[in-house]
Amino acid sequence: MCTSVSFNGNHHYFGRNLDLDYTFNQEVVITPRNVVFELRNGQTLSSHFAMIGMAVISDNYPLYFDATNEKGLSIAGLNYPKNAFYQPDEKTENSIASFELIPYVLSQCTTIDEVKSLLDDLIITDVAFSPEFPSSPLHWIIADKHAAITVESDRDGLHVYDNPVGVLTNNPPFPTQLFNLNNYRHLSAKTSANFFAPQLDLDAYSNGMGAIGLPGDLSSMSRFVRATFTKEHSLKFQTVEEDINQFFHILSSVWQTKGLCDVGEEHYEYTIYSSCCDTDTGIYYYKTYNNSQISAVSLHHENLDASDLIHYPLVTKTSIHSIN
Ligand SMILES: C[C@H](CCC(=O)NCCS(=O)(=O)O)[C@H]1CC[C@H]2[C@@H]3[C@H](O)C[C@@H]4C[C@H](O)CC[C@]4(C)[C@H]3C[C@H](O)[C@]12C
Repeated sequence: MCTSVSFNGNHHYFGRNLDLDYTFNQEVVITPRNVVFELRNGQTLSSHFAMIGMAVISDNYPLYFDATNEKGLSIAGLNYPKNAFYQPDEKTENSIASFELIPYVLSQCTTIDEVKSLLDDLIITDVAFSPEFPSSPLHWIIADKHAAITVESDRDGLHVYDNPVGVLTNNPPFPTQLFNLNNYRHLSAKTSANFFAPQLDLDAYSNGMGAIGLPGDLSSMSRFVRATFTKEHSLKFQTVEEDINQFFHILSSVWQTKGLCDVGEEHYEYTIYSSCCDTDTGIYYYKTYNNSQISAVSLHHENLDASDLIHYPLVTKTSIHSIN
């Protein structure tokens, strides 16, 4: 399971929880402008926008999980099993492999409107990156500071949906996730009056009773509701530091603790990392399961005209600030 969020505060922030029962050798990877992307359709992207995000590097290629470009556009791939359907390889100008979508979009677009035009007649193919990395069933959230969209490649073709909540989890398809929010329209951050039976003396015995019924489980539909509710009620703050902290709190509302999601054979899905990219500054913040301290890598501290990938292994060791 995974959850991704786009959030506006003093700046715009984009990030995700990566929830899985195993981990890749992912790192924070910066792709400078002159790293050449040889697309599987034969096209070459040689001079493009720089990007930063979480990726596995294989054969000198950044297989991004989520990333943001120097223009503040962001994208994350989330699991979409049994529904993602990619077309067979066509090698036409408008076809790209699923693993290419993130660099393809971020290398050339600055806004959601530009992304929509780029995706207009796009075909996503099931071409594998390599035998080690076959194509995986994903859907994507793409966001700038003004809007977000969800991109789903289903059996009946490519769908680009406006995403008014700026949240994405996993199955079912996005329109159903959005529709399901109707079932929770009565939830509130305030404790409501007694509409149940005003003639009965029903006591508001606790704060927080307005959100009774907010689903607390880890299923993707429940996480979608919980992350959206949390984001929608989130306060705005004075400083960027407070925003970043708040962003991680939003993600922690759907955080997965080891042991709670048994996927069989003594494997447990858990939140491997949470990220928050400040898309205004290009600083990628993250926490890992064992290290709750926020680490940061800055896009603009690097030579963005370089032609080689820059990568920083994750800081995963628990860090404790001892006081005495
Ligand atoms: C599995 C990851 C998503 C986590 C998630 O959504 N889990 C939910 C599980 S469930 O629905 O609730 O069952 C996704 C996110 C990004 C994916 C990776 C990126 O797309 C980059 C490459 C792409 C290659 O085609 C496959 C390997 C890969 C390295 C992908 C492996 C895997 O599919 C990742 C890591």
